[in-house]
Amino acid sequence: MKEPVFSKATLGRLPIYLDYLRTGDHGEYISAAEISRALGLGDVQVRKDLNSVSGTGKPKIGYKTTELIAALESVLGRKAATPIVIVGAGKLGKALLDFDGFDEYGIKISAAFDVDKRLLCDRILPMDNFTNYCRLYDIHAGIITVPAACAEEVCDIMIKSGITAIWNFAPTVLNVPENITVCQENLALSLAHLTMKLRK
Ligand SMILES: NC(=O)c1ccc[n+]([C@@H]2O[C@H](COP(=O)([O-])OP(=O)(O)OC[C@H]3O[C@@H](n4cnc5c(N)ncnc54)[C@H](O)[C@@H]3O)[C@@H](O)[C@H]2O)c1
Repeated sequence: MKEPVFSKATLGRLPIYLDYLRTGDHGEYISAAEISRALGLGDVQVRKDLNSVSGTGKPKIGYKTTELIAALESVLGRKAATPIVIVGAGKLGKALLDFDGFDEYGIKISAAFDVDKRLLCDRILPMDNFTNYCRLYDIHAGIITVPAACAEEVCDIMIKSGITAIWNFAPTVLNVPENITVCQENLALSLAHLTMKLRK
C-alpha cells in the first residue's frame, strides 16, 4: 500500500500530538476535542490530522490511546529511523550532521562523506566508500551539501548507489530520472518570504 503524504503543516504537528500522548495518563481512549483543548489547536484541524494518521476514531469516544500512539510512531518512524547520508561535510554539511532535531521525524543521519581527507573522522567517511556504505546499510535518501559545480556529479553517484530521495542544498537544478525525488532547499527564499511580510 502507498504511504500517505502529509502536508508540511500536518507533519509539523504530529510530533506535538505524540509528545502529548506519551506524557501523562490519558486513559484508554482520547478524543480529538481533548487533544485540541490541551494543545490549544483548532478542533477541526486536530480531527483532520488524526484521521489522516489513524482513521476516524469511535464516535463520542475517540481514539484508543495506545493505537493512536503506535500510528503516530509509525508515521514519524520513531520505531525504526530512516537512515540518510550527507555528501559534503563542509560548513553546512557538518551543521546538519550535528543537528539532532531530525530524530523527531524519524530520520537519522548515519554518516557524511567528503573528498577532503582532512575532514575524515568516525562520522565523516571518504567518498570512495560511499556506494558500498549505501548498499550495506540500505540507504535510500541523501543530502547534497557540496559546491554547485560538483552537485550533479554527486547526484549521479547517489543514484548509482541506490538513493532515490535527495535533499539538495547546492544552488543548481539537478537532472534526475522520474523515479528520483529531489527537494531543492533554499534558505534565502524562506528568509525573503519572511521579510516580505515586514513590508506589508
Ligand atoms: N540552499 C541553501 O539555503 C544553502 C545555504 C548555505 C549553503 N548552501 C550551499 O550548500 C553547499 C555547501 O556550502 P558550504 O558553505 O557548506 O560549503 P563548504 O565549502 O564549507 O563545504 C563543501 C564541502 O563539499 C566537499 N566536496 C567538494 N566536492 C565534493 C565531491 N565531489 N564529493 C564529496 N564532497 C565534496 C568539500 O570538500 C567541502 O568539505 C554549497 O553549494 C552552498 O552554495 C545552500
